[in-house]
Amino acid sequence: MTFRDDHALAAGLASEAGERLLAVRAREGFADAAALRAAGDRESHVFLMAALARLRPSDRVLSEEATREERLDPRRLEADRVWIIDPLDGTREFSEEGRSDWAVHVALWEGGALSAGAVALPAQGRTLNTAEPPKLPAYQDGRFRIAVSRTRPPEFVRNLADLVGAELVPIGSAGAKISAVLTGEVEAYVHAGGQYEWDSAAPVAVAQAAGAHASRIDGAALTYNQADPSLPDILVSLPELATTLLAGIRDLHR
Ligand SMILES: Nc1ncnc2c1ncn2[C@@H]1O[C@H](COP(=O)(O)O)[C@@H](OP(=O)(O)O)[C@H]1O
Ligand SMILES: [Mg+2]
Repeated sequence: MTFRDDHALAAGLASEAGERLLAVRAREGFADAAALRAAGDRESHVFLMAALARLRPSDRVLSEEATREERLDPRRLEADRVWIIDPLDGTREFSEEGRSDWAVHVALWEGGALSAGAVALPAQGRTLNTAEPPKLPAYQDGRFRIAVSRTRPPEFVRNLADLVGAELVPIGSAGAKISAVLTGEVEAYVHAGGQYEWDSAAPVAVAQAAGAHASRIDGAALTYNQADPSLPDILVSLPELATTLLAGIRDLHR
């Protein structure tokens, strides 16, 4: 693979890692979920690190699957270009037979902002990316679904749904949930209580390129390539719903 364009590179790498993850699933089977999760994390991480080292040797990489020392390496804080990757987001769902809500995240952070990204959804047969951002669905009055974590939904989200008249849709993987906003399966994604830069960087790059709203739940900007990669809460929605959701969240936290 040779890619001069960062958008195409992100899409190509996420898709290729996704193909490899489908092969890992086929090879390992689902009997030992922990072994399948470990094999998936490792294979995708090793592939992406080797590809980025070969194709973008001057760039830094922040990966969920790197060692703690690698993640804390201060050289990325002085770098102009940092790839922020989650080799397998929705690891739990990856190890459950029949589920397609897991993803590969590849994002590029450049000089203070996300500049390119791709989210592969291998079991859905698609890769959303900034090379050709998805066309946001038109907002239809009265249709309001909020995607939440299957296993760790924020405490306030039930009350938020009641307040704004929305239905909750549990989906695994931050990438799969943000993709669901961009493809019209839900209208918003709300999370709080813990998450890291790699969980949201790539899907947020695509969401921003598509014109969706993406922020912290208090409306502040999402910032990446920070010394501490914790980024514990996020709101992504169709732009028409952002004001309502931010006001609702504010009211519930008063
Ligand atoms: N409270 C929390 N603390 C830390 N990470 C969290 C979290 N809630 C969700 N995440 C991470 O966000 C991703 C999406 O989670 P969920 O499917 O529950 O919405 C998962 O990434 P990984 O699968 O890469 O570990 C998960 O680990
Ligand atoms: Mg993740």
